[in-house]
Amino acid sequence: MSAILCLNAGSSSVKFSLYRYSPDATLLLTGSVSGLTADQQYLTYTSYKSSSEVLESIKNQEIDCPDHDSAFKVFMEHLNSKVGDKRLISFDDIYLACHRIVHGGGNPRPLLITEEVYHELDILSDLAPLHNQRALDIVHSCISRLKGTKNVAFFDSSFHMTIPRHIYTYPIDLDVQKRHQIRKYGFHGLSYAFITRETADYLGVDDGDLNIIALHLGSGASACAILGGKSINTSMGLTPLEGLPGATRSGSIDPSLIFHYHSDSSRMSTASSKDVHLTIAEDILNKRSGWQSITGTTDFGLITKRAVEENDELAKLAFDMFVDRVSMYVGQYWVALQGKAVALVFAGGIGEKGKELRTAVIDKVSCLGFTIDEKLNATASTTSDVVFDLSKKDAKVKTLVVQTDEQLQMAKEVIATRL
Ligand SMILES: Nc1ncnc2c1ncn2[C@@H]1O[C@H](COP(=O)(O)OP(=O)(O)O)[C@@H](O)[C@H]1O
Ligand SMILES: CC(=O)OP(=O)(O)O
Ligand SMILES: [Mg+2]
Repeated sequence: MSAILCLNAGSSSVKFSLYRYSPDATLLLTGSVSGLTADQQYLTYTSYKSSSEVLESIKNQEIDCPDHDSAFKVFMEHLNSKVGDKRLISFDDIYLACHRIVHGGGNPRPLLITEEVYHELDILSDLAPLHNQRALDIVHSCISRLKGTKNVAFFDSSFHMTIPRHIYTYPIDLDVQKRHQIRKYGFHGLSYAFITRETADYLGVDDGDLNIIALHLGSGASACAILGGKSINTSMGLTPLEGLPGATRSGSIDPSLIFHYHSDSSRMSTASSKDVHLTIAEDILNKRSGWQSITGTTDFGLITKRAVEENDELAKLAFDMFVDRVSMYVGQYWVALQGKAVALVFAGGIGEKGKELRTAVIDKVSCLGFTIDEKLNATASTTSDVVFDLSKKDAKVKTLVVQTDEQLQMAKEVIATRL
């Protein structure tokens, strides 16, 4: 058997899926270690005997896992363990390991990871301080543990290479931008590529005819305007810090705010290592801000519960701030798409599970014609449908939830391009 291993190092989780190298990318195993920015981590894991028969399943088992590379090692132990008298797969069967690398610079396509490519991506780690280095640690572990496996980097930034120049250019000195390759890159691109194809399939249109506003809302959150199946604007920028707030990220703020935060904000941070060079300012804005800095927790599910059920003042503040920033992008992208969007898509951990958040956002943007059927909204978080329609019957534009899958997107790209 030949298999494809897909690894996705998010800011708060590592997700892994293993597929048979077959035209339909049959799923053999999928799982995640979540809560990597919280006190407690959880392992979820399902392996399959066939497409309808589960071999082994674990849901939200409490584990101690200090970092992303350890999460990968937990996964490797499971892969190597016997289920009954049968080992699921031999390591030699893994032909390709696909890695979601958040910042790929201007690369429009996946790259085979050679020593030179590894070095190039390592240099970009400064521009995605919660992601690139952690993903590269996993690449390193794959290289040393899976000797015969080729490693391929898939970039979150690639999907946004279609953004026009006047949008990706910042209003600062052009020479400086050129010299340091400063521009809006944008991220969550594997997710937006998946959302585009699944939404087009669901609506029965070609990808090239699809105009939507997509929201990927997780520990890192972003919005994207998709015109004719291509990204024309997105809220993240040079780094994943710009745009919406996240679990520990501030999102867009007045840039001069940081000079008023600490007098030593421009000094190197204690979190700096030989691999990632962070100033105190970057450390504050990437790791000590976001909804955690308002509420004390990175768990948006818990914030929602406290805000809605307990009327907790700070939880309500964080919830309302997020709703405000998200709806602001929906309005901006509605204009960017000249009112031609046919759907608003919610995806990512919060987009898929946060029914209260969806209700609050739709309430704010209902003037654009978006609607929500509360009965459907309540079931959307539990359905296994990849695309789920929440809109009211007579709605002119749709409100959809898409269970996004960055690992499956990589596997499908491998099979489509015969990598
Ligand atoms: N029921 C829920 N309601 C709202 N948010 C939730 C719910 N369950 C999980 N979440 C949030 O989803 C986020 C994780 O999203 P995910 O996209 O998986 O993360 P990552 O950015 O690591 O890829 C966390 O902030 C988590 O609290
Ligand atoms: C780009 C980004 O923020 O990714 P994630 O949401 O997985 O942390
Ligand atoms: Mg993610």
